[in-house]
Amino acid sequence: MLEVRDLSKSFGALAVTQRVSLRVAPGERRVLLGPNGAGKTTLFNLLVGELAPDSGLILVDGRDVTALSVDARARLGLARSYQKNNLFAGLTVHENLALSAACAQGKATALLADSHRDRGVVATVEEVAERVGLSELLDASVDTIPYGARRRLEVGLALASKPRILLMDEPTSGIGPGGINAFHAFLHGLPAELTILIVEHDMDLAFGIADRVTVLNHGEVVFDGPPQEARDSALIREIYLGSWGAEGGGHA
Ligand SMILES: Nc1ncnc2c1ncn2[C@@H]1O[C@H](COP(=O)(O)OP(=O)(O)OP(=O)(O)O)[C@@H](O)[C@H]1O
Repeated sequence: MLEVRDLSKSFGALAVTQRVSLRVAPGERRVLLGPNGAGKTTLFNLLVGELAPDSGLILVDGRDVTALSVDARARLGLARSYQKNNLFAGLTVHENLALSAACAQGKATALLADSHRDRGVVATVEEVAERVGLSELLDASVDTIPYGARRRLEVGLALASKPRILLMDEPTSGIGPGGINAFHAFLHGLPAELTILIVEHDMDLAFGIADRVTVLNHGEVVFDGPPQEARDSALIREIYLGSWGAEGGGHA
């Protein structure tokens, strides 16, 4: 489904992605771990086309997409949510979801005046809002909704394009234990055929949802295997000693 071969990217002298190779199967839940600065967000930027690699290949369903634009990759079913909120300020939850759905359905221009106009768009908005627990807040301005709801909307924007491969960058950051439990339930409710890559710092959540775990350190894949092996790995414990160990709560 998604394959990365020998992908590399440097910013000046800083090698941020170093010969990364990955294979993610259809419907797989892959958790990407790594300490701060390991290159997780950069890898997502490369996968969706926001950054061009220096070398290496990215394949979707066996097709080389390395030279394709963000939009072209989105049309093949790749979507991502961001670590920091990336919402359209001043618009309602409905309008935010509608814009994302309309762009994916090629209807953005027609929708600018009225986000309730198009039945296909509205159906997607309502379905996604329900999934991310925002049905009650559809008419609220995104500037007024609680932080946790904004984070859920962030994931909702990605879902509104009806992706086949969803990349989520620290979707639970800052939402607290209650939010993390709710997020766990939300993930389990997503369609089984949706392929998910997720950067997640909460270890219980990460190991609870992962079919497989990939660990990056200094831009390199240092582990790729089942969650139980990751949990038992001395190498991973060593990499994280300064961060997870110091906080003692299982967070990087
Ligand atoms: N556009 C850029 N220009 C220069 N350096 C960059 C750029 N983007 C990222 N970096 C550097 O690349 C390294 C990896 O950053 P990246 O954000 O991918 O790490 P990360 O694993 O996602 O970290 P975090 O967990 O803190 O989000 C960092 O040292 C960062 O400062």
